[in-house]
Formats: sequence, C-alpha cells, structure tokens
Amino acid sequence: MDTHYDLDSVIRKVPDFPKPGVLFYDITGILAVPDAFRYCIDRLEEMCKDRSIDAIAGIEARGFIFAAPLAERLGVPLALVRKLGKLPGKAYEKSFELEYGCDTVCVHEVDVVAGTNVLLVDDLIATGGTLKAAASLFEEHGANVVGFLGVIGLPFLDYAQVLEGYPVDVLLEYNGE
Ligand SMILES: O=P(O)(O)OC[C@H]1O[C@H](OP(=O)(O)OP(=O)(O)O)[C@H](O)[C@@H]1O
Ligand SMILES: Nc1ncnc2[nH]cnc12
Repeated sequence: MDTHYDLDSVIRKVPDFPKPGVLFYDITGILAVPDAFRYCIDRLEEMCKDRSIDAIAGIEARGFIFAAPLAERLGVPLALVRKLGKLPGKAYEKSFELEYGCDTVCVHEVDVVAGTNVLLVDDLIATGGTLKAAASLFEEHGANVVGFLGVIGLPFLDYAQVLEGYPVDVLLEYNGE
C-alpha cells in the first residue's frame, strides 16, 4: 500500500473562475509536488487492478496529464479525446454541455477498436457531460466503456446520475462551498 498523501492540501480552490459562481478546483498544485502526482498515478493504477482494460482514453487537456502515465504503467494504448479541430486524422465527433459552457469532443476513428474495453480518465468529474459524450464516441462504434476514473469528483453536480450504470471512481470528492 502506498503512503497516503493529502491531495486536498495541494488542490487550489479558485472562486469565480472561469465564471462568477464557479469554484474552480485547480490540479496544478498536484503537479507541482512530485510526491502528490506520483501518489495520484499510484492510486489510479491500483483502481485498475484485476480489471480487464485494453485501452485508456484521456480527455483534453487536464485529463491527458493523468491518463498518459496511467496507460504507460498499465502497458495499454492511450487514445486522446480532443476538442474540435485538434485531431489531424479522420475523427468521430460529439457535442455536449459543460458546467460552464458547451463543447465538442473528438477521437481518431483508428483509436476506436470494436470489442475492446476502454477506461476513460479525466482530472475532474463535475456534471459528467464530458465523459458521457466521450463514452458515446467509443460505444457508438462498438467499443465497450468499462468505467470512468477521475482525480476529483463533484457529486453535487450529479455526475453519478449522468454516468449511471458505469463504475465511476475518484480519488477525492468535494461537496461545494
Ligand atoms: O463533468 P463535466 O461537467 O463535463 O466537467 C469536467 C470537465 O471540465 C474540465 O475540462 P475543461 O473543459 O475545462 O477543459 P480543460 O481540461 O482543457 O481545461 C475538466 O477537465 C473535465 O474534462
Ligand atoms: N469546478 C471545476 N473546477 C475545475 N475544473 C472543472 N471542470 C468543470 N467544473 C470544474
């Protein structure tokens, strides 16, 4: 078992960013402390033990930071779920609503392999809209979404309801101000 690290102590809380009324949970504080970052990846890896995972999908941009080292540790391919206009190859697209806006996610068609088990990874899960849209990119083309992993969960924004039916795991939860 890894030594516990108090992640809350390094996550900065920024009121009214990027819009009035939003309390922003800033993971850059985790990245500034190697022990904290390593602890996150250790814990995420632990959560993947005894699960059948063929690939990791990481969500742009902050999700990439955690998804990439996790995929490398597990020895599985990493698919990048990117915002519109960023992928050079042929891509599937899906639009969705955010806590503070609207967006479109895309994935290269070649990274969606029918019949494979994909685990989706992000830094933070709020409404669950991003992950739900990302999941549909895979499921609509024959891949299985086996669950979602996040560093931070905001359950008061009801992601559990949006992602109902899937395993959802986070390292720590915040319940609003
Ligand atoms: O559960 P949801 O309500 O969908 O919100 C969570 C998403 O919002 C944030 O990304 P953001 O779109 O701010 O992009 P960034 O990672 O590029 O900063 C966060 O990194 C998640 O991807
Ligand atoms: N409150 C929040 N803090 C950081 N990232 C977010 N993504 C969506 N909501 C967020």
